[in-house]
Amino acid sequence: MARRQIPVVVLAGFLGSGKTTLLNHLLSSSDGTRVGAIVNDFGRIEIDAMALAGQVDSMVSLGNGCLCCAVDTSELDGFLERLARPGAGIDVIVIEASGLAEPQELIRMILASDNEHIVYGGLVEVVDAAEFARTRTAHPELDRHVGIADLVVLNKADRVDEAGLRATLETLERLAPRAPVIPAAHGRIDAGLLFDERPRGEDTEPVRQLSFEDLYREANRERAARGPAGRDGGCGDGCDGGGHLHSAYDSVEFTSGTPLDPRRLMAFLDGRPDGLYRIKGWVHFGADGHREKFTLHAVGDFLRFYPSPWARGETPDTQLVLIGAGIDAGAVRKELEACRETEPGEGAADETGMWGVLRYVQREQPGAPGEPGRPGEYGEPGAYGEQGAYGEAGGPGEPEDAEYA
Ligand SMILES: Nc1nc2c(ncn2[C@@H]2O[C@H](COP(=O)(O)OP(=O)(O)OP(=O)(O)O)[C@@H](O)[C@H]2O)c(=O)[nH]1
Repeated sequence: MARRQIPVVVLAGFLGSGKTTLLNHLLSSSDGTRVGAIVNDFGRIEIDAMALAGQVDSMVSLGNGCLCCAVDTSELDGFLERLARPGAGIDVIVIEASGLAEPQELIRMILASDNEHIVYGGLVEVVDAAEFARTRTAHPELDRHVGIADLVVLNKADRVDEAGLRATLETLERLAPRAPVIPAAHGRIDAGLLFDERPRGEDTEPVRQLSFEDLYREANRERAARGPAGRDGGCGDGCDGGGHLHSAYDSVEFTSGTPLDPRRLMAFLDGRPDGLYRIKGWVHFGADGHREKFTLHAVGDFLRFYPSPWARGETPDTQLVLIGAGIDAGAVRKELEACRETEPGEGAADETGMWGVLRYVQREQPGAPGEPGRPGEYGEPGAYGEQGAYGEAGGPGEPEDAEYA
């Protein structure tokens, strides 16, 4: 009997929209389905891959740069081959694209694969309900990404009011008239939407899958629209990423074995430049009583620390990836270097320095490994201590309704 082909689902969405959170939720709620993941981190430090480690049945990680610009597609082919080999027993492969990838290029690469054990399984586009209007203005190409999706997840529904949610929902339905648009919080969608039957809209028309012809026509249309002076964003033939989202972005990686001074780090975070849209990784503070691993996420104005114990054998350190447009990478790195404790035990002597950090602490990171999914809930999860959320980060400056530990 012929072997069933393994669907390869592309999980895309702008920086910080919640792709890893959604993937983690799927992994913890897809009983019995064996998921293979290909994770494409933008920075050299593979934060996403580490966030998924231990959850997934099989994972390969493609760090440092967008997969969509791989000139040599054989690397992806090699990974697909590995995950799709009969012995691996994988039912579905999910490629988590970097937050700056061109999903269309990834789809093209999957369709071009001559691996007979796999089949393109559709594009899931994750949209950040709180940031979409702003990012769409800065990056109109996001409309096109939504337009080619088979399923749109309107994530972070808990971060906007009902009217805001409805307005974004209507925009997305207009941009993707034939794809279901599902509001969600913390990526909690039904795994069956991706892994089993394909989702269908109100009508009986099957969900559209892009064919090679569609992609070819679309690429030609875009090329024509750009005109002779426009840069060709197509990949695979010596592409330099021109015209792609990520061509406008820089990433900075920062690691430190020396603990960071909480006051200096908060001064940096509170004053972070507007273009610095995404920060992820973890921080080691030397302050007494706060020596845990502080996982850090910033997405636009949003800022959170999620403390957890260091894993057995893990050496406490700081590893951060910072991604932004129009940022001075050298200056950002210098500012971070200045956040290192200069004297041993400095933080321990001044525990009050942690107060600034604690304003942004949330005890549990929903969707993180070990955190069970709770489908259908939009509410803000339990926060630091007993008292609910520690205030939404209002970006640089003081967060609204800040509370102190
Ligand atoms: N309030 C809220 N926060 C969310 C939700 N989904 C994700 N987050 C938080 O948003 C931040 C970014 O989530 P990730 O899942 O890492 O986003 P991502 O798309 O994988 O990020 P990149 O890979 O950098 O593009 C984390 O702090 C998440 O905990 C949600 O629905 N509501």
